[in-house]
This record gives sequence, C-alpha cells and structure tokens, in this order.
Amino acid sequence: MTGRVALPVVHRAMVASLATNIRQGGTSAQCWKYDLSQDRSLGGSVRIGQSQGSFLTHRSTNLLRPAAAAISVEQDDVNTYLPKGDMWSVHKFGGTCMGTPQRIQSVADIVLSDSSERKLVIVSAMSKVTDMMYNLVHKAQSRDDSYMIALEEVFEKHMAAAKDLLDGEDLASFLSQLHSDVSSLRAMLSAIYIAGHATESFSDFVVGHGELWSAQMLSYAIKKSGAPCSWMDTREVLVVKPSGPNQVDPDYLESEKRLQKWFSRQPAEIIVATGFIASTAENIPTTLKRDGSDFSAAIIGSLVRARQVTIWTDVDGVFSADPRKVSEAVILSTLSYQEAWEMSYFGANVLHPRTIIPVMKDNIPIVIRNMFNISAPGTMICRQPANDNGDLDACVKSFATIDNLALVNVEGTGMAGVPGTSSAIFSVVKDVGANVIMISQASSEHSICFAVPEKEVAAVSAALHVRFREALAAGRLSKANINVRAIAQGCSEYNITVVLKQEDCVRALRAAHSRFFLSKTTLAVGIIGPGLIGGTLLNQLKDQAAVLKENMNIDLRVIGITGSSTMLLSDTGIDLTQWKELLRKEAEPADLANFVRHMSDNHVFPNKVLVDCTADTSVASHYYDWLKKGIHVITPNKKANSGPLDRYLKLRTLQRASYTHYFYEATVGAGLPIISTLRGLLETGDKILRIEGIFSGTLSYIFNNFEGTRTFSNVVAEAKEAGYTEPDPRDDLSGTDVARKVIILARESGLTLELSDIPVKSLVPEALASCSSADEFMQKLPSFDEDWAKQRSEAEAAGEVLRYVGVVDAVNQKGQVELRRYKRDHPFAQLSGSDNIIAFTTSRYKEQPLIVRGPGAGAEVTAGGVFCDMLRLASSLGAPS
Ligand SMILES: NC(=O)C1=CN([C@@H]2O[C@H](COP(=O)(O)OP(=O)(O)OC[C@H]3O[C@@H](n4cnc5c(N)ncnc54)[C@H](O)[C@@H]3O)[C@@H](O)[C@H]2O)C=CC1
Ligand SMILES: N[C@@H](CC=O)C(=O)O
Ligand code: NA
Repeated sequence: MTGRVALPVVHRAMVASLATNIRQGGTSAQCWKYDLSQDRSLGGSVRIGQSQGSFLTHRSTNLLRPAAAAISVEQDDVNTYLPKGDMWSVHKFGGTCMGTPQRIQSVADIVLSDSSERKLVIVSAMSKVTDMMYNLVHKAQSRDDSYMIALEEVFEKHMAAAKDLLDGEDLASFLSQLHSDVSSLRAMLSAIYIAGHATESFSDFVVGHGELWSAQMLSYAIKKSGAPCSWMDTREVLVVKPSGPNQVDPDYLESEKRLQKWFSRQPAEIIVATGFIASTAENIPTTLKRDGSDFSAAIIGSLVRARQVTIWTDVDGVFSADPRKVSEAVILSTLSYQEAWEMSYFGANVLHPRTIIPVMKDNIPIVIRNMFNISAPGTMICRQPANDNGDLDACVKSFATIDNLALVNVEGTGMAGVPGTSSAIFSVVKDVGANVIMISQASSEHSICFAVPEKEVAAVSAALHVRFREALAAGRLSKANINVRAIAQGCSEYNITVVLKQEDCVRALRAAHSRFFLSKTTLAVGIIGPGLIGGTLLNQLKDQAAVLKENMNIDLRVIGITGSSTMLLSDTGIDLTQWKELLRKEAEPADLANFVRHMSDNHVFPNKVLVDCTADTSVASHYYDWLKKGIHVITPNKKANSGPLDRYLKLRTLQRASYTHYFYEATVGAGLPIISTLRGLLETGDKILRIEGIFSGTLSYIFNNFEGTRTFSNVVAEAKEAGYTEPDPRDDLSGTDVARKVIILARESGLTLELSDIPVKSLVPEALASCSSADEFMQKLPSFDEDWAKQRSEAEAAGEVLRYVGVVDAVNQKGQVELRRYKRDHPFAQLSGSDNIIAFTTSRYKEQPLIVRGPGAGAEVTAGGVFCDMLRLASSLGAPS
C-alpha cells in the first residue's frame, strides 16, 4: 500500500526523524499514566483531497546497484541542436492501448492526427507481455524447462501481431529483429536457467523486450502513412539511479545529453520510444519499475519541455472517487499536480505520484484521456487554474478509502507536557517495521493515535506492551477505551484523513462524496402508490428530469417505488423509461417499513422525499415519523390533513419546528394554486373571512354534463373513466371528498375543526352505501337514474342548475358542504369539464373575492401539482428560481 500512498516520502520521513531522536536522546517518560490499546476492528480511512497550497519536495538518494548485462551507447560528442519546447507533444500509450494489431493501428492514427510539429510517443509492451516476460525469468531461474515454450509463445504473439499490422520490407525487418532478439533471450534465459538465479539487471534486460517490440511495430505502422518516424530504444537515452527499493530517479543532465546525441543522429518529427526501460549511468539495462511507462513519458516530456504529455488509457479520466464504490463518481476536468499526487489511491488509478514530479518542475500539463472514447476531453493535471475565477473546479476534488487499517491509541494523563513520549512510541513502531499511515495528536497531548496496516498491528501492540511493561505492571494504566475514530490533516492541506470502522467506510465515502459532488438540490424520491396519479407523476418526471438538471441544477432520482403488493428499490436511481416493466419483473414484496428504511439508509443523496400518491389513511399516519427522520413529505392524499385534529396539529407543529418540508398543494383543487394562494394571503397578513366554491372535479363534471342527454350513472362513469374520481367514487358522491377539502382549507386558515363538524349532504343513495366495492356501487347506480333525472328537471324548470359546493365560514368558525341550485347566470353555473372554482373573501378582497378557477381533477393536472410541490421543495433547498 505504501507504494501507492499519496505521500509515502513524507510518512517515511516522519517516522525516520522520530527514530533519530530516540537514538540521540532516548525517552524521558517519567511518572506518567497512559492507556494503551489497539482496535483490530477499525478498518479504513477516508481521504479527502483538497486544492490549494504549496508543493511538497521530493528527495532522491544515491544508492548504486551492481552492474550486470551492459548495453552499449556511443559516447562521441555530437552537438546537433535538440529542439525543445512547445512544438513537442508527448503521448503515452499503455499496454491495453497497444493490446492488439488493430489497437496499435488506432494508436498510429491518434498520433498522426496530432497536429503538433514534433511528437514523442512512449509505448508500453502489448498487454500481458510484461507479465509473460517476468514469467520467463521466473521459470528459467526455477529451472522450469517450459520457459522455452513460454518464449515461443511470446515470439508467436508478436509475429502474429506484426503480420496483421505490417507488410513488405517493414514486416521482414521487424521479423528479422524479432528472431534475433528471441535468440539473445534464449541465450540469456539459458544462462539464468543454469545459474538458477537472475540478477535484477538480467531480469530487466529480458522484460524490457516487450517495449522494444511494441515501439518498433508502432513506428512501422506510423511510417506506413508516409510520416517521418523513428523508433528509440530509451535505454540509449534515459539514465536513472536506484533511489530505494523498487524505485529509481532520473539523471536529467546525463539523459538530456544522451537524448541530444540520439536526436542528432535521427532528427525525426515523430519518435516512438520505449516506455518502462532505461539504463544506469554505467549502461546497464534497467527499468523504471511498475507503472514505469507513465514515468518515462513524464521524464521525456520534461527533457524536451513538451507543451503537453497525454497519457492514453481506457478510462475517461480521473474519477472523483472509486466508481466501483461510488456510482455517482464523476470525471474531474482539472486537477492540480498536488491533488493528483494525493489522489493516487483511486480505483481509476491512472497516475503514479512519481510521474508528476518531472512535469511539475517544468509546469507541463498531463492529460489523462481514453483511447476508446476520443470524444471525452479527459482530466488535465496542471499547475495553473483551468478556469477564469482562479479555482480548479470544486474546492474538494476527490474521496478515497484505504481498507484494512488498525488504529492504535496511546492515552494517559501523564503524557501531557512530557517530552519524548511520541518518540518512544514511534521508536517501537519503527523497530517492528510497521508503516505509519496517519498520526493524530490533539494539543492537549493526553492521547496520541496512529493508523497502521491491520496486518502489522499485532506486532505493534505487542512491542508497545513490552516497551511500556513497567508502567503496566505498576498499575499505572487504566483500562483503555478504544478510540474508534481519528482525523488528521497534514500541513500540506491537500488531504484530510478520517479513520472509520471498516463497515462504515463505503457509506461514509458516498456521503462525503455526495456532499461535494452532488448539487444540494439533488433529491432522492420515493413514490408510494404508482396508480393513476403516482404513475402519471413518474412519467412526468421521466420526461422533465433532464431539463431540470440542465437548466436548474435540480437532480431528481426516484430510488424507490412501492405499490400495495410490490416495491422496486435502487440505491442510485430507477430508470424511469421502464419503471412499469421493472416494477413487474424486478420488484420485491411491498413492505412500507423496509421501503422507508431504504430511503433513510441511503447515504448517497443529501435530501430525501417520500411522495404519497395513495388515498390510504395508514400510509398518511406515518408522515410524522418520516418528517422526524428528516425525510420531506409531499402528497395529494387528503387523509393526513383531514384526519383527527390532534394528529394534524402534532404533524404541523413538528414540521414547523423542523427544517423538513411537507407540501400538499394537490389535496385541494388538484394542480390549481389553492393552498399556495391561501398561504400567501395568510403569510402576508390578510384575514380570511370566507372560502367558498366548487371543490370537487368529479361533482363539477357530473353536474356540468348532466343536462338531459345522458343518464346520471353514465355521467358518473365518464367522470371515473376520466380519472377525476377517488379510487372509490362514493368518496366523491358522498360529499366526503369535498368535506375533506373544506377541512383542509379551514385548518390552513386556523380553524380547529374535525371532519365530523362538517354537515355533509351525501348524493349516495342510502341503499348503495353498504355496497362492498366501488364496482358493485357503479353497477347498481343506474337504478337511481330516474330520481336524478327528476331533480335535474325540477331545477331546469326553475332556470337553475345543480352545483355541489363547499364553504369555509371563517367568521363563524364553521364549514358546510351542500348541493345547491344556482341561477343559470351565476358564475358557478358557467363552469365546464372538471372545473373547480374557489372564491376567497378576505379583508383585502372584500368587495370582490379573489377567484381561482380551472380543472380541479384529472391525472395530468394532479400529478403536475405534485411535481410543482417537488420543485417547491427543491427551491426551499436552494434551487435557483
Ligand atoms: N384523481 C385525481 O384527480 C386526484 C387525486 N388526488 C389524490 O391522489 C391520490 C391517488 O389517486 P389515484 O391515483 O387516482 O388513485 P389510484 O387508486 O389510481 O392509485 C393509488 C395507488 O396507491 C396504491 N396503494 C394503495 N394503498 C397503498 C399502500 N398502503 N401502500 C402502497 N401503495 C398503496 C394502489 O395500489 C394504487 O396503485 C388520492 O389520495 C387522491 O385523493 C388528488 C387530487 C386529484
Ligand atoms: N376526486 C377528487 C379528485 C381531487 O381531489 C375530485 O373529483 O375533485
Ligand atoms: Na391545488
């Protein structure tokens, strides 16, 4: 892990300097009390990379390794000018990009399409070849004869690729070189076989052939198009010095000299160079170790002062988090060198930190691009801000987790102000060879905690117990509580590390990521009751979601849909183009408690809303709990606001005291702005005197259309068919639905009425009140058609129409629901379709009431009203208006 950590040099430096202190001064911990413990259950840390700040420096050392197989390099002095600067662009193509002859051809096409004056192309071996080459060495030194067959396979692979890609003289000369190289390799491997051992140089010599062959093939492929191209064995140019286990540092001066010399012999406009391989100052072949081709590209880019180094790979760029853990991860368009350095942990681990060092000093941007998706612009890693306002995108760039760590906590009151405590602790840690990933100590000095790889914690713990045995034996230790969390921020300010329990890591990662990368108006939506209104709402969301995201930064994700028998859950968002099909095929048995848990347990999205599109009383009874959990509620269901007064008041009190929202515009007048108008009046200090009107779309439709041409039962069936009625149309005909709306408006106006306080004139014939189902009721309704025809004729004879009205009499604190007769010229007689008309008489609108009129029922308008509430919620959460 340390090889991939963002700041390995810094971590090691810390440990090393503490260790030095110990040797020089020893520890001086006298009479101090402490607790010592370690927790194996602690699992991971979340790192948060930040922007801003200054560079970290990189030091190199000068260890040299024994020489082995040498390569020859001409040493004559040639003073041809090596052009440097903006005319050069450097490209690097990894093994996957060079994986097949077709891909090598695509690489050639990409290189040829770059209009830069000069191009330097660094290539890796064809995919899997480096492993095949290491395997050859491994087999030979284990005296496994099959290395000969394995070498044959390597040969066949390259011969087949070359035959596919090249022809004529190019093919012949490549194959002749391949034959000769394979003969040398056979000899080298045979020597290794006999010795039963391969020196590092021998191994590097063998392994580097993958690059030699891929570079030659690409160079021939480019030359085929007529472009001037040479290939370069980078071992002739790139000189490195070992700088630690599995690590080398470039010798820039010597490399530049050699590059100049090489160029004087072959001043081509396009140079294809081998990645990964290099040589020592003594011309011994070596490699830049794993991920070395990126490093080669960065060094060569620095040597020619390229305008840009493009690293081609198979991902669209650098992700904001590991996309396997956070599906919301996005490609970052820009990163500073320091951020990229810190972020080298990620799943899309596209860049080794040391790759950044050579280009950083010359301020050369690195661009990570996807060879298989040329249209993606990739991620640019550079020093300068990429946009006008001086910021590199967001203030926080990325999140990553490191698993399997253990946190060691050393704690005691005697630690404060005692010099040497930490050096004593870290001396012990160093002695067992454990790598400290993170250290945290508060200025109170009473505790110090640090994270080490879990596999090393047992040794660390045992060594600490031995080191502090006396204090333990003297009973100066109390039983320690394990510090389950720690947080650390280094002075570089590029990284904040938080230690968490392993099982919390991915959740924490998602939550932290969403906080920075999702807009604060990202809403996770749970739809309850995908019937007429719920289903229409889902379709409206499907059609409008992209527009809202694009224009208003409102990101609506339906992460759950539940009906009464099945439910469909998703962590990141259901594909609304096929929600019906998914609900049929992939649903699980409905369980409202689990559904709500799915919502509240989701840590990806910053806001959650449950949309109750049922007419169910029991669903409505849960609003209080949902609001308490911080889940917003939106509904067209009238049951909560027209249910028992005490529950209603409790719900509203909770909602007003919290920052959780509850919207229910569609409960009265469907999509018409009734609740919002009333609120607007009240909140601006107007006084409601009376609200009167036709509140039922169903009853409006019935009486607007029951004009002697169709029977009453036919018109009721039409209203049901049109989607105006409640799931059970008796709720409409009984006047209960209107009474509920009257109660909702009355309570909104401050009246404390119960549903039972409203006298209701029911239109349901008594004989049908006890029907066991809505269907049975509809079937039996025609037998009352004659009674209705009579009532209608009587009214008509008097020049009047029938209208079902509701009244909130705020002055007298009461409500009414009645079937009335109105003269034909009365505004209520002028309605059509499912029109509602609501007249607000207030202190301000006293002479002429404020009137809202329009369709008050139906799928589209009602779902539209619910949708409006969702946008109202987004707006409350900060969406632009
Ligand atoms: N139709 C309209 O014009 C208007 C309707 N509304 C209200 O909209 C709501 C829905 O009405 P419609 O869509 O017409 O009814 P619907 O009967 O078509 O849909 C209701 C859906 O809820 C489901 N459901 C019932 N109980 C459930 C439970 N416990 N858990 C999960 N799902 C459950 C049903 O299976 C059905 O899919 C009602 O409250 C109604 O009063 C409000 C304004 C206008
Ligand atoms: N069934 C209701 C629907 C709206 O609330 C009506 O007819 O008005
Ligand atoms: Na409304």
